[in-house]
Amino acid sequence: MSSLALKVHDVCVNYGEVKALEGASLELQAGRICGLVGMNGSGKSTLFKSIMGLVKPDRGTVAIHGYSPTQARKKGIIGYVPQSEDVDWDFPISVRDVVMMGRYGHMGPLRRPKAADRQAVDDAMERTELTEFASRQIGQLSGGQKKRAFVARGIAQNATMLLLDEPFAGVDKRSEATMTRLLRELAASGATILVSTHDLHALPKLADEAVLLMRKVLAHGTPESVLTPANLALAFGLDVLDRESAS
Ligand SMILES: Nc1ncnc2c1ncn2[C@@H]1O[C@H](COP(=O)(O)OP(=O)(O)OP(=O)(O)O)[C@@H](O)[C@H]1O
Repeated sequence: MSSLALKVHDVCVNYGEVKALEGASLELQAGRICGLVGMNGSGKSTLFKSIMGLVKPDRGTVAIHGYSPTQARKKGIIGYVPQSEDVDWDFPISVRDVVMMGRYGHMGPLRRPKAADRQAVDDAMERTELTEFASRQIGQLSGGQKKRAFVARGIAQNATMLLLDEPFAGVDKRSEATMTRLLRELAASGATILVSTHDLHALPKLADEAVLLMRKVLAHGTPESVLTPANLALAFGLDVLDRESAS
């Protein structure tokens, strides 16, 4: 039986004069991987931030398993892999400590890790192939490893909803394959995954469904049904797949 993991209803977000989202609505069932595509500035990051509760919509509602973003974050059911630009990579924190942040919701107010927390962190780092980098400062990782550190944080957290903002940007093919496999495993164990990407060719392999965004949801369905030339022309203004294969 399917269950509704995410419901975004009629969300509008303005940054001053800029209308970043204008009536975006989206529903995702649990255990699905959904690829979010749209041109630069189409509102993908703003949608993630609205779901995380980092941006407050001027209108509309967001529910994650029936909870508001604030409740969902408190309950630790939502994990976020931000765009690289949104992270201070100079912050003096080790990979292990970043992953341990995923356990904060499971600890008391003093945030003293127990054996179960350490075990969850070890397991998450192993699954993301980061064990050997545990004591490295977070900024000393490659692009793909940095992304995986944030996924590991979500795994340690036991997040049932994972939001990934361009996890494949600046990442080599091997890291991309590792990440795709990981996301598939997480979805198979029941997690719901919303992932933004500019790689339209890789989308059918990665995702069960796709969403085309241009301040609102233009199309949502299987990748094949969404990535049609007509839809892409609407969202990007030209024949993107043809242009990419020509270059
Ligand atoms: N903090 C902000 N203040 C003002 N305008 C903003 C802010 N953040 C985003 N915007 C604007 O809102 C619009 C949507 O931005 P957003 O970052 O959500 O798009 P995006 O689809 O994630 O883009 P990209 O693919 O380039 O990452 C853009 O026009 C952007 O310039």
